[in-house]
Amino acid sequence: MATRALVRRPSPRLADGLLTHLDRVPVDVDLAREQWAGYVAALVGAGWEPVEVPPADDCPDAAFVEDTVVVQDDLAVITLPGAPQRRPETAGTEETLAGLGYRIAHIEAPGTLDGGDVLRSGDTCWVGLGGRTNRAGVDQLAALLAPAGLRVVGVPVTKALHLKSAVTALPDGTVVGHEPVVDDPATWPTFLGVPEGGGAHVVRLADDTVLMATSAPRTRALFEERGLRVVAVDISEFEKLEGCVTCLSVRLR
Ligand SMILES: NC(=O)NCCC[C@H](N)C(=O)O
Repeated sequence: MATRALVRRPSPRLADGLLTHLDRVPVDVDLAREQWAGYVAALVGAGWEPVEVPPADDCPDAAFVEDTVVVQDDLAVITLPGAPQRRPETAGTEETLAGLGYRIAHIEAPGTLDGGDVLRSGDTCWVGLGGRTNRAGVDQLAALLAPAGLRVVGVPVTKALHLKSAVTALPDGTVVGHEPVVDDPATWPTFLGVPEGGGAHVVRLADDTVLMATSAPRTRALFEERGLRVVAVDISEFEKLEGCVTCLSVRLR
């Protein structure tokens, strides 16, 4: 079976999305729709099968579907997003994954957690402790993922929205990040600094292939020098809302 991934089309209210570190600038929703279609096409081009979560047009940040769930094998941990305004987004994700036969668990108050704070590589799951995810949320996730043999480690995130706004992992496990927004690069056994903020986010399409944004050409060259094939997509309208390539999809089995 092809690799499946959850995606969710952008709300017409995308321009009203939450902002923490960026100033609000005009967003072209029509361009955002085209860019989202290009992103989905890149997943399809890699042999992935997109699974659309029903749109939530009244939720400005609905396209950032990664934040609503953490999927591990046949378990879907529905999150309790740290921003109350985003909590209505999780219902559609839960409905979709329950319909696909996933076991459903929930992060529950007082725990909060955004999927964008969860970085897995090997048997370790690093979870950002910052504006959206708290210690109770990390502890609940640790208990839920322990049966899968995953070690969950909380790491402070003070300079970026989510842990995966600051760092993600290459297929070989190397953690990449733009050091000005990484709290402690020594957290990871192998860390590679990249020259652009947009270069810190990769979606692993295959063992030798990553998807990244066109906003980080120098980082793309760095990855290609390391022997990686790079598929680059323009997600400028989503970057204006502090989004990145990892938050627009959730990889399933
Ligand atoms: N996983 C992610 O990086 N999600 C991006 C969420 C951006 C959205 N405007 C928010 O602030 O929640």
